[in-house]
Amino acid sequence: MNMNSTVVYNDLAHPPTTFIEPKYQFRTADGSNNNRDIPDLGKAGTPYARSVQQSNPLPRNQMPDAGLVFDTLLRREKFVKHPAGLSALMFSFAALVIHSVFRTDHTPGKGHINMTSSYVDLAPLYGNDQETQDKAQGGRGLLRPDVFAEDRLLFLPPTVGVLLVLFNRNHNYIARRLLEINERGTWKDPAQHSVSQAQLDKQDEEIFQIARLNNCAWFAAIVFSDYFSCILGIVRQGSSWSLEPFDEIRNNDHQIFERGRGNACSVEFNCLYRWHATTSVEDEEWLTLQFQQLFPTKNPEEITLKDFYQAAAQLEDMEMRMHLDKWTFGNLQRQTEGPNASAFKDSDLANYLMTATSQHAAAFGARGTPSIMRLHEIMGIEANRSWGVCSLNDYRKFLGLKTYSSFLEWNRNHEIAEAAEKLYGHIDNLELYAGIQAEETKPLRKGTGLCPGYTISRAILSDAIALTRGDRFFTQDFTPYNMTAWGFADCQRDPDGYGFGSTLGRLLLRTLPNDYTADSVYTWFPFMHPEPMEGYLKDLGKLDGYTLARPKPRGPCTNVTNYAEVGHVLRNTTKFMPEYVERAAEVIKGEGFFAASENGIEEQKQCISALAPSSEAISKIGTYFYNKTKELIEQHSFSLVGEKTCAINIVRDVLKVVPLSWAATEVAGIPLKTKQRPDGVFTESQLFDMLSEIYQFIFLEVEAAKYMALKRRVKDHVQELARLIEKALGSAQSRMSLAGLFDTLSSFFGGKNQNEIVKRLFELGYSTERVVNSILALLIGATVEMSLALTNVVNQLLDSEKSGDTRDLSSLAAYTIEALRIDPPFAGVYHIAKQDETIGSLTVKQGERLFVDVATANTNEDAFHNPTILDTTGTPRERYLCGDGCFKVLGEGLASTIIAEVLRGILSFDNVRRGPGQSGDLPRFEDNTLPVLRYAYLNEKMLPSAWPTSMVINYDVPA
Ligand code: HEM
Repeated sequence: MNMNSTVVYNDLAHPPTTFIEPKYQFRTADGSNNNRDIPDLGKAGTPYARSVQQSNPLPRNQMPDAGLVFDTLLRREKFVKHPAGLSALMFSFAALVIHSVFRTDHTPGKGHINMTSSYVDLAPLYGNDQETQDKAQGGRGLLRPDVFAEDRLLFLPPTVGVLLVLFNRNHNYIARRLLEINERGTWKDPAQHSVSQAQLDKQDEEIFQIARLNNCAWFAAIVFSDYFSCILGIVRQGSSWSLEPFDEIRNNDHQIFERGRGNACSVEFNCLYRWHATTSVEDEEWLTLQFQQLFPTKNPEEITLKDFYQAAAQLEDMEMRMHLDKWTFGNLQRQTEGPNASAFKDSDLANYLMTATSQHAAAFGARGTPSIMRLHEIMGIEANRSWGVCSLNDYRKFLGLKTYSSFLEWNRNHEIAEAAEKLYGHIDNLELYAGIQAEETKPLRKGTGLCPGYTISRAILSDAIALTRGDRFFTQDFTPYNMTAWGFADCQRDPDGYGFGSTLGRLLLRTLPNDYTADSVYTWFPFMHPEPMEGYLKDLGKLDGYTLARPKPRGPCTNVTNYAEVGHVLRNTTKFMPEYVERAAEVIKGEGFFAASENGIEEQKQCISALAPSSEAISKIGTYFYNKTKELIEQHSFSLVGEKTCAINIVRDVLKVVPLSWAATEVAGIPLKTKQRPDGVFTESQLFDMLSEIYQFIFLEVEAAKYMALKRRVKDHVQELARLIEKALGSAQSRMSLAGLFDTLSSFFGGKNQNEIVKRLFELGYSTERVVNSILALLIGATVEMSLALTNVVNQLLDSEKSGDTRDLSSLAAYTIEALRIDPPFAGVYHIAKQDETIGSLTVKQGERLFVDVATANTNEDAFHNPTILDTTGTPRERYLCGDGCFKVLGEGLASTIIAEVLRGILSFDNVRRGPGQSGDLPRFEDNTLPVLRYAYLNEKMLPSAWPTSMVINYDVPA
C-alpha cells in the first residue's frame, strides 16, 4: 500500500464505530451495546476488569489484619480541613459519580461482579435494568416526581440523594421541553389529538430515552466543568478551561485516536476512588447516628460485617416493598397535595445542598478516615484482597511512575512510614488499598485542587477519561440527531457561562429557581466552601460579581389574569411599580430612560411629542416605513426557477430590519453597515442582537442561569450605544451656543429628521445625558419588540382574506390593534406592590411580585365578544389593555401607523402568500418556563430565544 492509500484508508475507522440502527440509538438500561461488537462490555452484572498485572505476591493469609490496617494507618486522629477549601457537597457529588459506576455484588461467590454499568449513565437515578427503569417512569417521557431508582443511596448522607433528585427534575424539564419543541413534528399531545395507546407508548419511550441521553450528558458536563475545575484547582484561577476528552483526535499516522469503544471499570479504579477520608465532621456525625439507629445495642467497634450485611438487606427489603415514589430520606417529607404532590419541597432540598456547601470537607491522607467508617474500610480492603489487586509499586510501575524504594519515600511522616513498615515489612508488599489511601498527599499549589495522595492524583484522570471517552454516547453518538438540536445545545458545557463556566450552577437555578440566586457563590461554586472562595475571588478581583451570603428563598409570585384586576394594576402606577424600572437602573445610569423610569409617563409624552409633534410628522415617519419595507423586499427577494414568483424571508430580511434601520439612522444617528455604507458602525444583525439583549434584560424574563452573563454584556452594549449617541451629539456641546450645536450636529448626523428630534429634546431643557438616555429608550423600546409585533400581525394577515379594504391605512391600523390583542408579542409584565392592597379577589402584600397577564386579560369574555376571533369592528379602543413595548414608547397613534405602513408596503406586492410547506410557517413553540414569553423560537445555536427567525412569503411578479 503506498502512502496515499494508507492515509486514505486511515481516514475511516475499521470497522465503523457506529451504525444507524434504531436499536443502538439510545442507552440500554443495563449499559449493554455501548460497543456493538462486544455488547456485554461494561454491562451491569458483568465482572470487574483488571488493569494491572500483579507481580509481587500478596497472599491473603500473610497480609496484616484489615482492622489492624485501619487502626494503624487510616483511622482519623483529628479532623483537618481540606487544604483547597473543598466543601462537603463536592464529595456528595463524588459519591454520586462512584455509585454510577461501581456496585459490588455482596452475594457470596459473586464479589467479582459489578452490578451497575461501567458508564456515566446516572444508573442510581434510572436503575441498572429495564424493570427498574420502567418502575421509575411516570408517563409522557417523565420520571415519577422526585424519585430515584437505587435504594443504596439511602445509606449515604441525604445530600447525595438530594443531588440525584435534581437530576430527576432535570430529566423532567428536558422531557417537557422536547415535547414542547417537538422538533420532528411526530409527537402528538394526547390532550389535543386522538392518539392510540400504542402510539402514545412509543412516543413516551422516545421522549424518555432522549431526555435520558441529555440528562446523562448534563451529568458529564458537570463532571467536566464544576467537578474537574475543583479537582484540578482551576476554579482558583478563575478559568473556565476544561479537559475536552470527547473530540475526534488523529494520531501522527492519521489514524483515528480511539474513542467510543466501550469501557469496563477496573478493580484498581474501585480501589483508588474510595475517598472516605474526606468525610466532613457533620457527615461523620450523621453516620454515627445511623449506626446507633441500626444497631442500638452495639458499640460501632463491635459491629461485624455479618451484622452490617444483615441490616443492609433488611433495609433494602423494607424499602423495596414500598412504592418508588413513597421513598423519603433524611427527614424530607413528600408533599401530599397541590400541583407538586409527591414531590419534595424545594426549600428542603435547597437547605440540604446549601448546608453541605457551607461545610468543610476533610483533607485526604493517612489517619484521616472517620472511625465510624472502620467497617466500610475493612470491606474495601478485604474486597481488594479477594480480587487479587496488585501492590502499590506494581501500580506505579504500570503508570510509568517511579516505584517507591522505602516507606519513608512513600510517606515522609516517620510515624506513618514506620507503622506501615511494621505491618507490611517491605515496601513492595504494600497493598494498593492502604498504599494509596495513606500515601503522602499532594500539597496545595498551582494545578492541584483535590490534593489526594500522589498516586491517586495521577491515576484518577486515566480512569475518568477511559470512562467518558470510551462511551459511544459521549462521542460518536453524541449528536443533535440522537438528542434533538435543542437537547444537544442545552447539555453543552458553556465556557462563557457564569461561575467560570459552571454547569452545576445552571442545574441549581433550573431545578430550585426560588431558592438559589443568580449571583451567589452558593450557586456558582457549590463545591467550594464560601469562606475560602471569598479569598480566591478577592485575589482574582472578581468579588464584586458575586454575593457571599447564603441565598434567601424568594416569595411566590402571584398571577393576575382577571381583566378588571389587570387593568387596576396597570393604571395604578403609584401602587404597583413595573419590575423593569429596577432592572433598567442596574444597567442605565442617569435620568431620561423614559421607557422604564418610575415617573415615565410625563417623560414619555414629552419624548413622543419631540419625536412626532404633528400628524404630518407621524405620516412622514409612516412614509419612511412604507418605502423602507418595499426597498428591503426588492433587495432581498429571490426568484423561483421558471416561475413568475419571488420569495423572501420576510421576518429575517424585512421585519427585523425596518424598525431598527429607522431608529438607528433616523433617531439615534448611528449609521448601519450596509453594502452601500460599508463604513457604518454595526450590521443590522449585530445591532439587532445588541438591542434584543438589552430589551430582554430590562423588559423580559431572563433564565436565571443566564442573568449575570447577560447583565455584563448588556452593560457593555448600553455603554457603547450611549457613547455613539453622545458622540453624534458632539462632545463640544457644553462649550457651544445652541445654534452652534445644531450646526455641528448637522455635520455629524446623516438625516435631517433626527436633527429636529434632538433639537426638540434640547428645547425641552434636557441635559445631554437626558437626551442620550431618551434616544436610547427609543432605540431599545421601538425596535426589537416592534419586529416581533410586526411578525405576529403579518403571520395573521397571511391567513386572512386580503380585500382591497385591508390595504387602506386606517383599516390596517385597526387590524393591527386587534391582531395584537389576539397574538401579542409578550404575555405580560411583572410588577412589585409598593403597598398592601386589595384588588378584586386578590389581597396583595407590600413587596409582593405580581405577574400581570395582559394577554389572558385581553381575551376575557366579559370584555370582548368572541374573544379569540379577530374582529376589527366590535370593540371600543379604550377597552384594550396595553402592556408595554413599542405602543407605550412611541404612543399608540405612531406605533399603529408604523405597523400599518409596513403591512401596506408588503401588500403592495401581488398575491402575497405564505411560502411553500414549512418555509411559510412561523416556527415557534409555547414556552411554559418563562411566563412573559408566549412563544419561543430557536436561535441559530438552537437555544430558545424570544426573537423570531424565519417565515418565507411568496408573491407574483410580471412576466
Ligand atoms: C459519608 C459518606 C459515605 C458513606 C457513608 C459511604 C459508605 C460506603 C459503604 C457502606 C460502602 C460499601 C463498602 C463496600 O462495598 O466495600 C462504600 C463503598 C464505596 N465507597 Fe463510600 N461512602 C461514603 C462516601 C464516599 C465517597 C465520598 C466516595 C468517593 C468519591 C466513596 C467511594 C466509595 C467506593 C468507590 C466504594 C466501593 C463501591 C463498590 O465497590 O460497590 N464513598 N461506601
